Amino acid sequence: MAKAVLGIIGGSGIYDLPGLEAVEEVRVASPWGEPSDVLRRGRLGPTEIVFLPRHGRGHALSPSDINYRANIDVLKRVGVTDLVSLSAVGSFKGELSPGTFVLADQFIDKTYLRQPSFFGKGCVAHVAFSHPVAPLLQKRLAAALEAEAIPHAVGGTAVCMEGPAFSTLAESLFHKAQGWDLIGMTSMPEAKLAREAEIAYAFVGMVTDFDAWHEEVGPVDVAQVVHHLHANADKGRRLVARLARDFPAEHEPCPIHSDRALEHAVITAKEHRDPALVAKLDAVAGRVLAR
Ligand SMILES: CSC[C@H]1O[C@H](OP(=O)(O)O)[C@H](O)[C@@H]1O
Ligand SMILES: Nc1ncnc2[nH]cnc12
Repeated sequence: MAKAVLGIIGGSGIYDLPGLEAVEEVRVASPWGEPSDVLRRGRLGPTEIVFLPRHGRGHALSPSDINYRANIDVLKRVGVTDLVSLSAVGSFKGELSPGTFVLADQFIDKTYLRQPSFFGKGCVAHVAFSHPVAPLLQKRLAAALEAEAIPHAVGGTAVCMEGPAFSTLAESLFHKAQGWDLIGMTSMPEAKLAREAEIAYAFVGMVTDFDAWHEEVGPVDVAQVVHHLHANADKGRRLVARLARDFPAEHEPCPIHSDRALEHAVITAKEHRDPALVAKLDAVAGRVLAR
């Protein structure tokens, strides 16, 4: 049984985790390039935590500039087994108002400027992704939100746009009409890469605005988003502290096998694999490529 290591990716407004004990900064090299920042490794209560600010401290990286592959690769290298993505999102539902935390578990990927996979020419793999979120991790997050009395909803669909500009009114009305719940700019390909790296993943959408569709509120503007980002950040940190307090010491096997996603996924015959790509995949896929 693997020791549980809880990874936290902080989004807009969450660039550190105050309260992290015995913190060390770990600079991990990745064959996939530069991650967003150094990792901050420490403990919250009994649980080992690794924190990474997605946009870097000081928020220097736009959603399209983030090296998602390097981020997931370094988290894998330091042993992260379970990963929580904290993300500022817009809402398409009146009842999911700013301040609400939504544990979205389905995604629509509308990004087009990002590398969506660790795999490719010389080592092809297709992981199952019908259920992107690890149910046990989501359940623990729901319990922590409940315990902290943070307004929340469990389940939902988040569309990930390329950005960085927010949506037009027509796009916003279209997304709302689809019945989707949230919009952000970073869940993809982060969630896909976590699955390829066999890391159990869950998503916390922290609502900052009603995007552009709301007739009374009017279109999203950055001042509104930043105001709610600050209000949400403290709740996000409380959520993580509570999750960590009750987290198991050993990684709980994922009932949908997200932590074994590569078991049957690599399709390229051994003799046709590109040794250079296989070498880059040492952390992400070493478990199955070494066979
Ligand atoms: C500052 S609003 C737009 C920005 O915020 C979200 O970032 P993150 O998901 O990292 O919290 C959104 O995806 C955009 O990147
Ligand atoms: N309305 C919105 N659209 C895309 N990303 C967001 N992040 C926060 N609010 C957003």
